[in-house]
Amino acid sequence: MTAIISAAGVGKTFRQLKRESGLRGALGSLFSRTYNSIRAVDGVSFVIESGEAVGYLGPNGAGKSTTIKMMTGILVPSEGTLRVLGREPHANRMVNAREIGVVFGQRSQLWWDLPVRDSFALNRHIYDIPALRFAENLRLLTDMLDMGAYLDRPVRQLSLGQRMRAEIALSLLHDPRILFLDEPTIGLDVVAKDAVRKFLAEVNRQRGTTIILTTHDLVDIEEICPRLIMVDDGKLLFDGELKRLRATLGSRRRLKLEFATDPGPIALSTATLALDEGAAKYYLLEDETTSLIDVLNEVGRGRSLKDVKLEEPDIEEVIRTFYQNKATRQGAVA
Ligand SMILES: Nc1ncnc2c1ncn2[C@@H]1O[C@H](COP(=O)(O)OP(=O)(O)OP(=O)(O)O)[C@@H](O)[C@H]1O
Repeated sequence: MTAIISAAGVGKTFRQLKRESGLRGALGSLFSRTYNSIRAVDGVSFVIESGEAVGYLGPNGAGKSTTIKMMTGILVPSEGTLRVLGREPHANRMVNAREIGVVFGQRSQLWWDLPVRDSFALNRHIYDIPALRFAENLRLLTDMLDMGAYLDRPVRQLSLGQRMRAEIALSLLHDPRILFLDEPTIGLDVVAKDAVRKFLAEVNRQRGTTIILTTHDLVDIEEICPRLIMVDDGKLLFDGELKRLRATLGSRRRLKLEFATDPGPIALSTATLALDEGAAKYYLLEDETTSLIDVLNEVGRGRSLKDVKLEEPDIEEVIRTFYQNKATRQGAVA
């Protein structure tokens, strides 16, 4: 694998004109201008390999969109070194545009009054996509995203879920090597979210397209991105696999043992009893390395065990613990 994106100490500071309220303030700002500095991104460093799917997660105002905008060349970093496909994104916007796809959940790139098909055709000319390649991609994407029924309808008539699928298709028509998505599932209902997630995971797996997405929705990360970058206040807090985050925080897997009849109390060394409902008993596995077989061996045969269910810790709980537990932050950064 090769690095497709690298960020070394990248920062972005916005300058915002400071205005006093009232007439005096308005008059004052005519003569002397003072500015507030907003440190949106604060020295982040990471390397993303070709073919990865990485989720950028953080609370409101954490610096996620600003980082995406720097990687796509819309914004210029105030400091640090940023390389996308070996180039400085803002200095090579035109060249880069041919190799990246961008989807902003909050902003449409489709032509509002034109049928979806026409926006696609316009992109074919903008990106100079060979006719055969375009026809093949259009057919594939229409199929995978189930867009056949609305390709000829104007964008303004589409539901949000339909529009988002069309936005994603538009961004992939020119076979970009990297797809950036800023909140791709925002505002979608459960069914539409599911369709978008499955599609993105497939594009990453089948086409090897590198995917970078920002989200507030933890299920997006769980279903699309094995790797997670967490930010807050512009700073990188965690970079690694979700599995490792769970292990770092010691979140425990939950095991449910269901017996045909109540076998009485069962104490185990491999798991801690959390709840005893007689025939159903719930345990917490303390150790990441404990396997289900270890536990079942300890439970022993002949106890009329009917069903076994092992649940991974809830991702929401893992992230909540992370943000609450500020003391572990520094140690968690790779
Ligand atoms: N053009 C701008 N001018 C001034 N400040 C800005 C600008 N764009 C973003 N900011 C500020 O930079 C900080 C980071 O914003 P950013 O949009 O990157 O956050 P985010 O993590 O994407 O948030 P959200 O989840 O709410 O979209 C915020 O404090 C925001 O107000």
